[in-house]
Amino acid sequence: MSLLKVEQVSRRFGSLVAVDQVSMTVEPGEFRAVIGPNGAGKTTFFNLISGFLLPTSGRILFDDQDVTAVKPANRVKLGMARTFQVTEIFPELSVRENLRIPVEVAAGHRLKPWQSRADARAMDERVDELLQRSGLTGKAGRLAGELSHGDQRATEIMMAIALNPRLLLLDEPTAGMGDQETYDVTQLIRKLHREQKLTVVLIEHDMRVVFHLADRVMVLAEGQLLAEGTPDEIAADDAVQEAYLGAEAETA
Ligand SMILES: Nc1ncnc2c1ncn2[C@@H]1O[C@H](COP(=O)(O)OP(=O)(O)OP(=O)(O)O)[C@@H](O)[C@H]1O
Repeated sequence: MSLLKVEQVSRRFGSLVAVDQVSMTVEPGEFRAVIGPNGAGKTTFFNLISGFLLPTSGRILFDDQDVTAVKPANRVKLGMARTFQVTEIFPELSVRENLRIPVEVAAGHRLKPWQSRADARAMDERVDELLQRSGLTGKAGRLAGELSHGDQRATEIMMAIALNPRLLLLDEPTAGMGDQETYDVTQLIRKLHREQKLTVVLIEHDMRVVFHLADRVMVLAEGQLLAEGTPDEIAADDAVQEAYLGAEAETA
């Protein structure tokens, strides 16, 4: 059974159709990338999946349940977690404290006035495990706001992982990063996907990032589905090449 099914979804902003009758089916354990030139509708599509925007028409099914009108926080409870294009962490808290928040949420202990010692220890251990898996252990006590862009992104991704999602939605996780940071974040995402057979939908502008990670790639252009296939098929697709080169020529 598919984990995520997007059926003929559209979103208009006034007369502009930002997403135009797009469908997508994602299987459990799949790593799916959605790419497209600037303004193709990727972020809008992502916001429809995560519930930050309602579609003008169409349906979204998660685990066979219609979630089209379900609020973002409730989608998280159902097992969808997301990261944002601009990293959303608490800069004034340490990395450990940042991770502790979603760990408490996942354990149902957030905002409870009292935690047993055993509960507190179990949550500390979970934070330690997340730190270790992301290579952030040595930076656990540092303020998140003082970390490099790449480490902040790793922290944000691990905060999403702490919620035990079945679907991880990543919105341009390497945006604005240099080559080394892009590589590090890409490696972390690949590792998480492989270790726990996590289903991932990644929105990405940079085709190179996608080709190293994705099982299947979907290409949006001007709000419409332009192509779908394996990375190799997409790389060889003339219409995709044209959409990218055309868009680059326009912004050049
Ligand atoms: N809230 C909004 N109100 C009006 N128009 C919007 C809104 N959000 C997006 N758009 C328009 O919808 C189109 C698609 O935008 P979107 O941000 O989804 O594209 P994108 O592929 O994510 O682009 P980028 O790679 O530049 O982030 C654009 O023309 C954009 O100007």
